[in-house]
Amino acid sequence: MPEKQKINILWFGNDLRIRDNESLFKVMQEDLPFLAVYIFDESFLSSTQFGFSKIGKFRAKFLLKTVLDLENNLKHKNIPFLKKFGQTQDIFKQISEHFEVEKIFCQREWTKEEIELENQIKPIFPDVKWVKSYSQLLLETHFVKEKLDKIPLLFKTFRQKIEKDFKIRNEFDSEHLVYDKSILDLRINSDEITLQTLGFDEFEMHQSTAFPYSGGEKNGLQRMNHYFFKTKNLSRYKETRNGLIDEDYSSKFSAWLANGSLSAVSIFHEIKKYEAEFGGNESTYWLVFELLWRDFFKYISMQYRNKIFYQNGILDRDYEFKSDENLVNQWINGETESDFINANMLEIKNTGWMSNRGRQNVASYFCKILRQDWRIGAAYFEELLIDYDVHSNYGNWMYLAGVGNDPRSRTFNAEKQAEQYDSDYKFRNLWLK
Ligand SMILES: Cc1cc2nc3c(=O)[nH]c(=O)nc-3n(C[C@H](O)[C@H](O)[C@H](O)COP(=O)(O)OP(=O)(O)OC[C@H]3O[C@@H](n4cnc5c(N)ncnc54)[C@H](O)[C@@H]3O)c2cc1C
Repeated sequence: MPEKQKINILWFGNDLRIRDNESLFKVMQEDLPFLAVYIFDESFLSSTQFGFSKIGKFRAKFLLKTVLDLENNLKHKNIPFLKKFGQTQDIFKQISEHFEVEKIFCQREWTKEEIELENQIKPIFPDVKWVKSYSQLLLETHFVKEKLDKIPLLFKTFRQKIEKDFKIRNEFDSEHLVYDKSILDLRINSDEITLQTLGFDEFEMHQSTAFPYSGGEKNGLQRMNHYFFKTKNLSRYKETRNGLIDEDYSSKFSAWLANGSLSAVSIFHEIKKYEAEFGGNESTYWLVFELLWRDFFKYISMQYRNKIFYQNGILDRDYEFKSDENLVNQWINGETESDFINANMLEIKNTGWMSNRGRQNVASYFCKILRQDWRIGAAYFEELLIDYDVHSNYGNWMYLAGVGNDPRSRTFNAEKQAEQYDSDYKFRNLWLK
């Protein structure tokens, strides 16, 4: 039997970019050639414990475009790329039949399903060295550990400690490295993957969506350039971020951040460039402040692990939740007693998008007024949101349910919120017509 070629693997997950990609940077430094792999795992098509899908059509479409863009970028660099649909362990088994794999480079994950997936692969490569990077974070873990023994319950404490001698790493220059190695005989073909493969029909985006974008690093970088340098909307961010209609009230970076086609570190450095050119103000600071919220929820889930999925949350707080299918369906279909809640729920149902103001209100209403199990609402968001991110979604839901990082457990008053943020009924008229 001919000897198998020795290679490394670059296993893409939620780090679907070539700019500031630590794993790509590191695998490029190796002597061995490498194979880049992305797998649409079949478990995508299964349901969560509350009967919702793990991924809905909006995020699926965004993800397909993202992977296509990555494929093009890798092609330009002559990096061999395998795009597959199936069970991750089967595909890795196939690779192991053809190659001797020395190292696997990937993003570090710490949530339940991602760890389970990794554990299925480990027996296939018992001798492989895993090289993992925390590339989803803005703050480096050693910097956070220096500042804090433990992640505090309150964001305010976290932020204040972090902001003293605030340091963010430089970007990894993965984008400009030249690749000059080759895989001799790949013998495994990529799959043609469409929305149908993932179980959905083709569809057009809703004309009133506030998020009319396609996936992919190129589009994410374009959006950043538009929001910062072309329109200077960044200088107005703090005043506009509670908006409900149209594209520019907030950055809309979340979907690219969630699947890693934009890096939080790159965004940070672009903000600094912008401030150097046009001056900083409360708004430019506030976008960094929001990126810190994102990191905060990631560090919270790192500390509390599976507790972020428990009904009593990280506070272990006993909470009486009901589970009434009719009430849940009324909430989903925009048929509650509040027109503001209904408009927001119709927005997400039709577009996969909802503003931060909307998300806070509908989640609070679900937990505190309808008194339903917050995990049902979180699972619905998991299916629908284009920008679903496990840490931000479960962190924010726990927060609003009163079992997470807001021990005061406040309730939003939807009527007052509607008066304040939609006094002219524009938003409600858009979705309730
Ligand atoms: C119930 C609920 C569920 C949510 N689920 C998600 C989710 O699955 N994925 C997700 O990315 N965000 C989630 N968020 C946070 C927030 O609503 C979105 O990040 C934000 O609306 C995205 O719009 P943007 O990119 O224009 O945000 P901007 O206002 O422009 O903020 C810039 C970035 O900061 C981060 N950010 C802002 N607010 C928050 C926040 N409250 N928590 C964590 N990060 C934040 C995001 O990465 C965002 O892209 C949720 C909020 C609530 C209340």
